[in-house]
Amino acid sequence: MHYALYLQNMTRLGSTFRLFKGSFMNKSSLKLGQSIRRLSSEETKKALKPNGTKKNAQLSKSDLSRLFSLAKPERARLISAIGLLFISSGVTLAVPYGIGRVLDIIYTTQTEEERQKRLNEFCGLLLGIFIIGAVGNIGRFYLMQSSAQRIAKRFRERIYSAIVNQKMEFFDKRKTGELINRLSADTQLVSYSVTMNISDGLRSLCSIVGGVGMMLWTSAQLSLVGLSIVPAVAIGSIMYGRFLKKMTKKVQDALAESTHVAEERLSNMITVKSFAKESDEVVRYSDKLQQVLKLQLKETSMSAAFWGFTGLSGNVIVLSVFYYGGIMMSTSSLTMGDLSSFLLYAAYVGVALGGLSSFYSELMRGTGASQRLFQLLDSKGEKETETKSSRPVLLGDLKFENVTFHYSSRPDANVLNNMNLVLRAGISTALVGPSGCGKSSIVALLLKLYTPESGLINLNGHNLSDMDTDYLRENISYVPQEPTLFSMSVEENIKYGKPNATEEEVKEALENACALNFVNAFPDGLQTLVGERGAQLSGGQKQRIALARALIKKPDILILDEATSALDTHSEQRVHDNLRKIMKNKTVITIAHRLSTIKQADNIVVLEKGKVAEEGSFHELIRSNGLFKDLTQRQMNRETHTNYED
Ligand SMILES: Nc1ncnc2c1ncn2[C@@H]1O[C@H](COP(=O)(O)OP(=O)(O)OP(=O)(O)O)[C@@H](O)[C@H]1O
Repeated sequence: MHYALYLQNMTRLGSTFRLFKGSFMNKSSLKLGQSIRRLSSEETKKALKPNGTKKNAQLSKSDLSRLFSLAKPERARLISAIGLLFISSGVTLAVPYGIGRVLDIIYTTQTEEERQKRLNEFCGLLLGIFIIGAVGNIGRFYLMQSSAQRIAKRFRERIYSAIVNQKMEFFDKRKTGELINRLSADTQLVSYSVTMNISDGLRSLCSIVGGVGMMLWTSAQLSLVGLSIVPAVAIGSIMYGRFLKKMTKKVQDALAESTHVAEERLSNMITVKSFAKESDEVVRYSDKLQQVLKLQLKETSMSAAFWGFTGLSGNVIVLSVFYYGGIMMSTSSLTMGDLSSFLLYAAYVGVALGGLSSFYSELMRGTGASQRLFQLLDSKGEKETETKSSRPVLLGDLKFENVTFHYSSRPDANVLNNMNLVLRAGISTALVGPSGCGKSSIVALLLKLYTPESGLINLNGHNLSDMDTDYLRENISYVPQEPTLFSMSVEENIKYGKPNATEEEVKEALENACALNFVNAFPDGLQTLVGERGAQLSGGQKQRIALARALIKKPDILILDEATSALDTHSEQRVHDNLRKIMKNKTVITIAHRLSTIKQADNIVVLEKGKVAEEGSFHELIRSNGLFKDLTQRQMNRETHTNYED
C-alpha cells in the first residue's frame, strides 16, 4: 500500500517536517517533531481536535445529506439497482400468496385430475416469477456492491488528498496508524452504509409495506393483532441506532489508536529489538486491543439484547397470529390458505422489521465513522489558504528581518527572537550553533512549512509569504541528515526529484553525489530495491542517494542538514568538491556540527538562542574569542566527530 508509506513519511517523520528533514529524529529531543501547532481558523481547529468529538453527536440532516452526497456519482447505477430491487421484492412478496393459493388448490379442488392440472399451471407460473426475481436480485447485488466499491475508492482518494495537503502542524499531531485506519476501515464502513445498506433497508421497507398491505387485504382484524408490537420495535430501533452511532465513533477511534501503536512499532523494529522490548510491545498492543474489545463488548451486549428483543417480538407476532387465526378458521372467516399466507407475510414483516432496524443502525454506524472523515475533508490544506502566488527568480539574498517564531504547541518558547539574518546568494553558508538553537527551524521557515509570528522573510527582494509554495519547493532542494527513501528502486527514488529525468541525468546525479560506484556495484544497479525507507542501504549510502535525488532537480538553493554526517571524511570531501563545482554561483546552506563540513563554507553564521551571535569566515571566527571558537575548541578537545553539546 503506497499511501501507507507516504503517510508514514509525512507523519512519523512529519513531525520533524519529515518530507525534508529526517535529522531531528536522531537528535536528542524530537524537537520540531513534538509540536502541535494551534491553527488559526476555527474550522481547522475543529478538524484537528485530537479525538475531535463534535458536541452534537446526534443525527443531523447535514450529516445525512453529506453522507448521501457521496453516492451521487453512482446515481444511475443505484437507481437501476433500486428498480431491480422493486422487482425482486415484488417477487418475494408473491411467495406467501402463491403458497396460500397452492394450499387452497390442494385442499379445495375436487378431482385429482383437475388438481394436477391447476397445480401444474400455477406452479409453472410461480417458477417463472421466481426466476425473474432471482435475476433481479443478482443485478441488484452486483450494481449495489460495485457502487459501494467505487464510492469507497473515490472517498479514499479524496481523504488521501485532504491528508497529504494538510499543513505541517497536522502531521506534527496526527499519527500514521490512525490516518491509515481512517483511510481503510472508516471509508469502507461509510461506503457500505450508503449502498448495500440502503439497498437492504429499501428491501426491508418494501417487504414491510407490501407485507402489511397483504396482511390487511387478507384479514384486517388479524393484522391488528400481528402489528401491535411494531411501535415498541420502532422505538427500540431508534434508541439502539443512536447508541450504535456513538459507539462506532469510539470503536473506530480505539481501533485507529491500536493501528497506530502497531504501525509505529513495526516500522521501528530496530529500536524495539535493540531494547529487547518485544514482549513489552506485545503487551502494549494487547492493552490497546483490550480497549477496543471493551468497547466492542459493550456494543455487542447491547446488540444481543436488542436482537433478542426483536426476535422475541417476531415470535410473539407469529404466536398471536396462530392463536387468533386458529379461532377465525374455526368460525370459517379464514381459509387454510389465507392463514398460511398471512403467517408467512407476518414472518416477512417480522424479518423486515429486523432488517429495517439493522439498516438504521448501519446508517448510524456510517454517520459515526463519516464525521471524522468529513472533518478531514473540511480542514483547509496548506495550499488552499494561499492567497498570492508570485514566482520570482529565487537566486538572490535570503533575508530574515526581525523574525520571531515559536511552534504553536509551545507558544511561550520562542525559537527565533527578532532575528535578523542575511544569507548571501551564490555562496555557501554554514549555520552552526548549539543543539536546539533554531538552525533547522530557519530552514523550515524558508520552505514555508511553518509561518513566523512576526517579521519578514525576503528572498531575492520578494516576500516569501507571497510566493507560490510549490514553485518555491520545486526550486529548493533539501537534504536531511536521515533521509527518507521510498521502497522503490534506486532509479525511481532519484526520479522522485525529477520524474522525467533520463538515465544519463540519473547517473550524472549519482556521480555528483559520489554514489555511482556503489550503485553500479549492486547486482541490479539502478534497479536495486532500497527497501522500506531505504532499510537495505547503509546510512552513508542512503544519504548519497538522497543527495542525488536533491541534485537532479538542479536547484537554485541547496540546503544540506547534516546531509553528509554518515560519510567518512574522505567521501565527504569528495562530495563537497563536487558540490562546489555544481553549485557554483548558487546558494548553499549547510547545517553542520562537524568541523570538516563547516570548513567547506564560504561564510559561517553562528546562532545562539534564536539570534545570530556571530558571522564571518572560518578564519575570522576562529581568531575572535566568541562562541564559535568556544564550540570548535570543545569539539577538538573531544573526539573529532561529536556534537558541540550533549
Ligand atoms: N515541531 C516542534 N514543535 C515544538 N517545538 C519544536 C519543534 N521542532 C523543534 N522544536 C523546538 O524548537 C527549538 C529549535 O529546534 P531546531 O530543530 O530548530 O534546532 P537545531 O538548532 O536545528 O538543533 P539541532 O542542532 O539539534 O538539529 C528546540 O528547542 C526544539 O525543541
